[in-house]
Amino acid sequence: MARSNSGPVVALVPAAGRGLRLQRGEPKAFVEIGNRSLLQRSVDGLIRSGAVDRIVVIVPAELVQHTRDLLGSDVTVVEGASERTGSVRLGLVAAEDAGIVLVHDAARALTPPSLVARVVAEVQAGRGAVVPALPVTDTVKAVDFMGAVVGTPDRSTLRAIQTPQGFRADLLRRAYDAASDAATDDAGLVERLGETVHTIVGEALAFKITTPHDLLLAEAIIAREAS
Ligand SMILES: Nc1ccn([C@@H]2O[C@H](COP(=O)(O)OP(=O)(O)OP(=O)(O)O)[C@@H](O)[C@H]2O)c(=O)n1
Ligand SMILES: C[C@](O)(CO)[C@H](O)COP(=O)(O)O
Repeated sequence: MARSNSGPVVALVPAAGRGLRLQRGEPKAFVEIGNRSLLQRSVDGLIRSGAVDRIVVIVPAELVQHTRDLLGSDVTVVEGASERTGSVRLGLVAAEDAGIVLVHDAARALTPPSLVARVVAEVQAGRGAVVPALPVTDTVKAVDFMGAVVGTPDRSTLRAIQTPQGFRADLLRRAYDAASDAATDDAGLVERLGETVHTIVGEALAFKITTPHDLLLAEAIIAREAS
């Protein structure tokens, strides 16, 4: 198992979302591709990276016992909150011994283990906050509340951000202690402290399964791997 100088590498897996955009009528992390749930696939990827010492999964309250049965006693399972930031905050409570914290969406179920290992290696090498990033391939517009375009940011400066996001545990705790409202990712809270967040090159396979189209893509990838 990989150890940082200052404590274990603990991966938090937020899996307490409802998956409304996926429109499957069940919490997204429990939707299956090829007989394994997105959550199981994400946890397996973390384990296979060889870079994580402990895993804390955060799920809807009614699925805590089911998840414990599913994942076994090596994985800690805690109840989540109504927003992702709240769910990660609850996961952090269960990671008090961590030296490094990874936060990895259950919804990024096909993330290669090598990406997990690269993020951990960067934090172990001294970075306080590390996120995988890919260049944006569409032109992005800023619009007003009526949908009128108000600007076109320079695409060369934009990146789409993925998980796992890796942090020195004390830095992420400080960011969460200071946060008064939610953010769409954990690095956003670190940025608010004025601390540098470093990017590394992400992976196409770490895409977030959000819509029915994303699920179709994930199913096709798994089917091809199996054939
Ligand atoms: N209250 C929440 C909301 C989200 N998540 C988790 O954060 C990750 C990224 O969120 P997203 O993909 O947007 O999932 P949902 O919130 O479930 O999606 P939707 O907005 O379509 O309902 C997911 O693994 C999701 O389970 C969480 O733990 N707790
Ligand atoms: C954390 C994240 O996956 C980074 O891309 C993303 O911001 C989470 O998205 P959500 O829809 O806000 O849960």
